[in-house]
Amino acid sequence: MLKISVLQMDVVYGEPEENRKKVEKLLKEALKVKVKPDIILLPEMWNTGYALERLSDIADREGNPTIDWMKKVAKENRINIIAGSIADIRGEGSDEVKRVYNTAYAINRSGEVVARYDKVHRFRLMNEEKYFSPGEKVVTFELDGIKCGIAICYDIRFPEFIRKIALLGAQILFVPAQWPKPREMHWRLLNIVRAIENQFFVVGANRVGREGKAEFPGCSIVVDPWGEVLLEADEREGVFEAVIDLSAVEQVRKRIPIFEDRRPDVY
Ligand SMILES: NC(=O)CCC(=O)C(=O)O
Repeated sequence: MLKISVLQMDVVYGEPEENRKKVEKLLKEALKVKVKPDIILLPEMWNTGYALERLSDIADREGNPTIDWMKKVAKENRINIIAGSIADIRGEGSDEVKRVYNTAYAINRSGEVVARYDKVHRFRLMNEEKYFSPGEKVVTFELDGIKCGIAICYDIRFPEFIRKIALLGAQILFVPAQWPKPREMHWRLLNIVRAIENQFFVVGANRVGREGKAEFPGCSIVVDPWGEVLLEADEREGVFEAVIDLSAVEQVRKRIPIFEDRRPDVY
């Protein structure tokens, strides 16, 4: 059994320090329980929001200061953390050699960074292609010996990308997101369908609140490999927990062996 806690939060636009305080509070809440979570997941761009024009001032650099802080929290509390995603600047010098990515980091219980995933599909409706460089790699990693994968928000719309993560052996897919309310139905269905078609767990963390005209519904979600929704959050800020039984992955794959029956030679 594995306990997963999703930190569903509002994001203060362009204020990393404020957002960090918010996460500190939510982490305290997530950790004060009798049975600590095994894995904590945060939403997409949780420390800056989409203050894209100010990223050169407020984004992290090579993951910091966020990642050093998260490493400390992970190690002190012996928990795994998928640190949502953050805007991450890499490289030195002029703008031509500097790159900004929308990046998710995974940190294990020993405080080691075990994965860095740069969002592959940039979402034009939120101007991501103007400000971010695209990631070029599918990333999987292990937490407590469990193979996991990450897709950031819009990435969940690309079944062939998610299938690749499944084919690399992932048993849990983590989806940090800033998914607006007008497409709430897509968010729910895509998380469920990706779980069913890949027969793995999907854990999605969405933000709440407003940014300009955009409204975010929360509705963070945990879906099992049969497509059952184990957790569906409402629109509140808070910690939402689910306990998952990983043996479900094998059970469902035995019951309907899609990975044996698929025909990549035809399609
Ligand atoms: N931040 C995002 O990638 C948003 C994706 C989204 O809203 C969608 O409909 O896709």
